[in-house]
Amino acid sequence: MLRSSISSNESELLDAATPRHSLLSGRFKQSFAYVTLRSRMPGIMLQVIQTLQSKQPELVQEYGEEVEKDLRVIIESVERLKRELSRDTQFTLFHGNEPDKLEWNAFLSELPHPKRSYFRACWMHAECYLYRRLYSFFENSRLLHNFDYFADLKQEDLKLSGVAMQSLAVATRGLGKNFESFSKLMRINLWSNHYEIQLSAFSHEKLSNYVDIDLMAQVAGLDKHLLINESTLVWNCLMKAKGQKQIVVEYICDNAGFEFFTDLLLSEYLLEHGLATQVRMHVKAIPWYISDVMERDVEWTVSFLMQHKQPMVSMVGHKLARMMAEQRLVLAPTTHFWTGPQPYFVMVDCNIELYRMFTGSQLAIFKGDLNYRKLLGDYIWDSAEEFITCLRGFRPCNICAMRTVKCEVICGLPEGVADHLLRVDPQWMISGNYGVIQYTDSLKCNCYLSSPPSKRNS
Ligand SMILES: O=P(O)(O)OC[C@H]1O[C@](O)(CO)[C@@H](O)[C@@H]1O
Repeated sequence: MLRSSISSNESELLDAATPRHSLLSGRFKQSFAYVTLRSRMPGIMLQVIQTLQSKQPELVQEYGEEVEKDLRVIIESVERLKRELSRDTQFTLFHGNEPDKLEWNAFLSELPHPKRSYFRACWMHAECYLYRRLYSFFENSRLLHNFDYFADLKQEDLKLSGVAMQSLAVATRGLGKNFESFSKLMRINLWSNHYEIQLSAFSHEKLSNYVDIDLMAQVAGLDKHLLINESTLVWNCLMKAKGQKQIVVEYICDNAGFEFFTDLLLSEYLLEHGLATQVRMHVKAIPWYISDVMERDVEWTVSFLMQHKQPMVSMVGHKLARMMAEQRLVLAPTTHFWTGPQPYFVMVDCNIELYRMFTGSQLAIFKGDLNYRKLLGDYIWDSAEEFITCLRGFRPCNICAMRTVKCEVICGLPEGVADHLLRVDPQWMISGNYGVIQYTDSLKCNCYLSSPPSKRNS
């Protein structure tokens, strides 16, 4: 079905890898974007349908039989969306109760016509649009407008990570305020982005013997695959703020589950050692890319940790809850900016409040591959291009990006490294086996923030 429907347009897709200096797109049939749109996304939609079917009895119990009608309509809508994707139809506008529909519709309407369908659009636009459409079916239902169809997967990931959490909880107690400990924690945190949900291939048995952070960092085995490690610059940036009354770190989260646990440990470390006076976590407003953290996942995680049978894990949970009660670890106000289709360099124009919030902070840590794609605009830069250039002016504060490499977007590598990797490990850009920790200083001057937009463009 998919084959024949795509093949009607197939002649317009190119049997090529994504060329340099272009946006990622399903148009390039040898790209990971194509594979994702052709088979991974339909698989995810099928998984949503199966989740709904298997949860039906539970939902009927909770909402009564009326929910069956919602379920029928939603399942039909997901199936329709799947067909639209396979036929590479044009994106349609949002017409329901979506709180961000104006922004989305403005964005969609401004897309050039040839770039307004799934396989022709920039991959980031098409993928974000699919996740956004999925949730709109629930938002517009009668009873399921708050339903998170990915919640079980996220919770399962944490439940399965008991041994790793226990080891990490022990290994991170009593860490000193020094670069070595900070850097190890950063690397463990980066590694957790590799082993997110569905990639949890790492061996818990191995970890169970290691309650020492040095060994854990080695188990992570990332060092040999850490292509760029600018954690010294991140450390220096935090050191520079020493003595300031307020040191805010913005933490733009990625996945829930075990990855989020390591985010919390890093936040705890920053707060405990006065490297930050406040860590502000930015989470997603709607179910996103399967495993992304939402506000309710934060609440669920902290309470899960508190009730954990391993005393050390439970102690960490209580400590985090205290930090939250003291407003040292806080959630940023919900915004749909993170679940929009836009690259981050447009933040100053589309969400000035958020941009202003960042300008008052010492550091923003962007976690994960999708955040990286949005920082770089889902664009194939020269692999040796400087990080600062690729941000295209998005420097409201000092910025750190930490991700394992899961798509063809990268920058800041020494000349020749990307070519070498391609020769020795052709899958290196999508395997998640390689990682980067990159950093750049903020723009020194934010004076243009106070001038009207027309002046900014002139
Ligand atoms: O959770 P992360 O690290 O943002 O990864 C999500 C990424 O993974 C992918 O599914 C590619 O594997 C992309 O869609 C996206 O960039």
